[in-house]
Amino acid sequence: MDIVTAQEMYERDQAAAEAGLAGTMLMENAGRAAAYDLVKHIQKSDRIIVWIGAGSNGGDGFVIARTLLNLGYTAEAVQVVPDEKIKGDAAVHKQIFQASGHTVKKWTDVEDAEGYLLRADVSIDAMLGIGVQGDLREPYKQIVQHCNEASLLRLAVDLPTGVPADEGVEEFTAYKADYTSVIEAPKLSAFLQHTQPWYGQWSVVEIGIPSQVSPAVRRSMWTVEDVKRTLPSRDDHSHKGSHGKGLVIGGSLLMPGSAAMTSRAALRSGAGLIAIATEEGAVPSISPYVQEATFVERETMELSAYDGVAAGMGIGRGADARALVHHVVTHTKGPLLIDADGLYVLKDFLGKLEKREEPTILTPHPGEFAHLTGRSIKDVLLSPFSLAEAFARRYGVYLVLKGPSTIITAPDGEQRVDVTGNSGLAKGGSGDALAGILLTMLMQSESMLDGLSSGCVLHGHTADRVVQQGRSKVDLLATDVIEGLPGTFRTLSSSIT
Ligand SMILES: NC(=O)C1=CN([C@@H]2O[C@H](COP(=O)(O)OP(=O)(O)OC[C@H]3O[C@@H](n4cnc5c(N)ncnc54)[C@H](O)[C@@H]3O)[C@@H](O)[C@H]2O)[C@H](O)CC1
Ligand SMILES: [K+]
Repeated sequence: MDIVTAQEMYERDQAAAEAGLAGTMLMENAGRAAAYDLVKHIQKSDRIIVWIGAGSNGGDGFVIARTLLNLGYTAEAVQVVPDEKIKGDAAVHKQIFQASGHTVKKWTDVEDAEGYLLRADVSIDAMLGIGVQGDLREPYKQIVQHCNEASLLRLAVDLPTGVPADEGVEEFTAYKADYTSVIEAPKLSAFLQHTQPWYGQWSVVEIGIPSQVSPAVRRSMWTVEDVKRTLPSRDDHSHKGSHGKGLVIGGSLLMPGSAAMTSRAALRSGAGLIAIATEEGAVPSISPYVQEATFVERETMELSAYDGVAAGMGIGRGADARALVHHVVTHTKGPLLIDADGLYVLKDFLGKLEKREEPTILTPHPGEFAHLTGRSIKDVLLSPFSLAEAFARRYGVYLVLKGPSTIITAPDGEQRVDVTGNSGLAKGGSGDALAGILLTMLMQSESMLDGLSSGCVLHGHTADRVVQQGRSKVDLLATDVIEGLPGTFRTLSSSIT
């Protein structure tokens, strides 16, 4: 499913119009689809207010109110702006609403706003959508405040009023939705840390724009269904060499667990062979946890003898670590993933990445990405899509920017978003497990972007499954996720079991 900016959504609208789907038709489709989606949250006995703003979001509101009344719900349409502001397609649907025998109520006629809201059970926000610019003006601001304070169910259409569609906007006042029915495609703000909570739960309603006419968007969600569709199958005649021979360069005397978890996660994800290059003193701690792995010495390791290399977890941030990562970056011929401490020391010679011919994969969390880019974490969280794209293009790398919505970016700027996983993953060790899964995926997948996206979903989906099956978000450990992988593979495809 595509993820769009406001501009891309308008272009899609325009393309539909050129194909003959007039704006009023799209509005009818949007309003009806949203109404049928929203009623899943509404009881027949509920008293509903539909708030209607000046633009096309308000136009959707007239269709929603008419549909709800047709279905026998008790709904009032409250227009929050003067009549002359209702124009174009929205005016057509206001006309149809009135011609259907319904009355449009005006916010200016509402006396005792608090008492009015107290008598309602459900509020449907069709005030503003992707057209919002800057902070809310009146009367939107006071209506939003009243609604946010009232104890009613807050539903929204497309976006909660006031939430910007795009990234980069820090300050705004917005309607705090419990649930949002998103029109046609999710907007960037549905995935950002500072805007996503305003949506509440959300899902997307399809409004009839033919995909053939939609301008291509190089940004989409990657889900369990996509993993099922693309996961490499395991050939009955395969041998250990067929599934990838990987090298994990990580761990140290004080941080042996990182390399252990990366290696075990790689093997649990189906890697054929895993070798570990670690500090000699760490071997006795690592080997009991991952008996299938072999060990090689860092001084003599053959960097080009592997189908994939993952480096950086638990190596520390000192001069030795820096020299190690420099050596790895300049001598590894095949695909190379760098994580954790490796990213920290990489900062000094980022330019070397441009010279690599085989894929480089960096897997930072926002703090590590801020360090790599010299930006603040706040900037990264405000504009992760554009910063990730610019970085991936500049250094020619695949970037896996981790978070509640993980953004995977290819060197050509194409992006995927994985929303699986839960707060139980916000713990030491999660990144190590993910790096191991990704190491296997990058060795086995025909498309690097598909493989990395699937690796992220495998990790998050497994955490979700494990939490559903008895662990809680409080006690979930990275090792639980690694041991949950077999269950995930079992449920994904009969050809895998
Ligand atoms: N395919 C589609 O995209 C469809 C979308 N639909 C719905 O239409 C809206 C987008 O409509 P648009 O008229 O462009 O924008 P809005 O309704 O969000 O609002 C424009 C309106 O708001 C005023 N305004 C802007 N900023 C502010 C502010 N800070 N304070 C107060 N007022 C503000 C501006 O002056 C305009 O008057 C989309 O979200 C969908 O819900 C179609 O119905 C179906 C097809
Ligand atoms: K809205």
